[in-house]
Amino acid sequence: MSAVILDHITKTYENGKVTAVDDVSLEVSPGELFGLIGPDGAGKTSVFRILTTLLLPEKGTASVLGFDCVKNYREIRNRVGYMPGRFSLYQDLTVAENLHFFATLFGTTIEENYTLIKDIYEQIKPFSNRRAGKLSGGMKQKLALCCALIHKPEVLFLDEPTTGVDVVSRKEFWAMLQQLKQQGITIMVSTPYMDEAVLCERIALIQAGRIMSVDTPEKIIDTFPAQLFAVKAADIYRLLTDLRNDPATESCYTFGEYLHITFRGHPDTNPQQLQEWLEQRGHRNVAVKQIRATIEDSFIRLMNEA
Ligand SMILES: Nc1ncnc2c1ncn2[C@@H]1O[C@H](COP(=O)(O)OP(=O)(O)OP(=O)(O)O)[C@@H](O)[C@H]1O
Repeated sequence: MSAVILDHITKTYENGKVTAVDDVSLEVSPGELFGLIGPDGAGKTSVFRILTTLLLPEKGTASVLGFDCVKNYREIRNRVGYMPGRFSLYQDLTVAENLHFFATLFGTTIEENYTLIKDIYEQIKPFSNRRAGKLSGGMKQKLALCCALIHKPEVLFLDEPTTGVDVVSRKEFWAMLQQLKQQGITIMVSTPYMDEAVLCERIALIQAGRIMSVDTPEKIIDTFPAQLFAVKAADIYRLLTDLRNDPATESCYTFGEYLHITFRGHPDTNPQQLQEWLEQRGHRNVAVKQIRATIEDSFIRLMNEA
């Protein structure tokens, strides 16, 4: 049995004017680390709120651990942990008080489930008397994770847990998720950061409420159907304009200091040819390399196709 099932779920706001989730179906296996990857406004929070029984869908059905998200909401609430995207802690309570509060809410104690949060909590324990509102972003995130885990949930929903957190804390956070996975907890996590997608076992790419692809990150990258080149030159803006205006160009977008480009109907373009062609057009300091697509390239391609 799948741990999480979304079956043709649709959710709209403002009397149907805004479609936040559009006929979404997917399943998450028990013990899986599953990522919902998409930009702001893609519908990630709405999906999480439906699964955590805080929002009713208009169409479709959803279940967690076999319990229906509408009819069996009580069973679900006791069995899942939810870390919402926005700050979920009580700012005026200390670290220890927040944790104690969430434990009490679920009729448990910190001591009872301490082994589960120990590795994470030890990192913030020196600040246990500090008010949550005075913690750094990374520390708030660790405390929020402890609070979401204190009742030993079987499924953990983490909505953009690393948004606004520094790079080091983001890395540490993903290491913590891998450890929690080892303990058998099913984890569904959302993120707008494409580089985090590869840290999940499977991902769903979501845009404008629609799922564009569900698979392992590797398989999604492997299905990128075209040769992809990274190109740069002294005048990157002119390079972008020239390439976008060329009828042979299928797609061209900036990617760090490079442009990523694919061509129509040129299955065997080689980097040398491309470099010469650009130099003939007056570009200087041209560098061209053929590259393997990233999840971000796959996302952009699927989005353009949609
Ligand atoms: N209460 C609401 N009323 C009206 N529109 C809403 C409401 N909540 C969300 N939306 C809209 O629904 C769409 C999906 O929002 P949602 O918050 O689910 O996406 P998200 O991927 O989590 O993005 P974000 O990270 O920005 O929250 C967006 O267009 C958003 O503006």
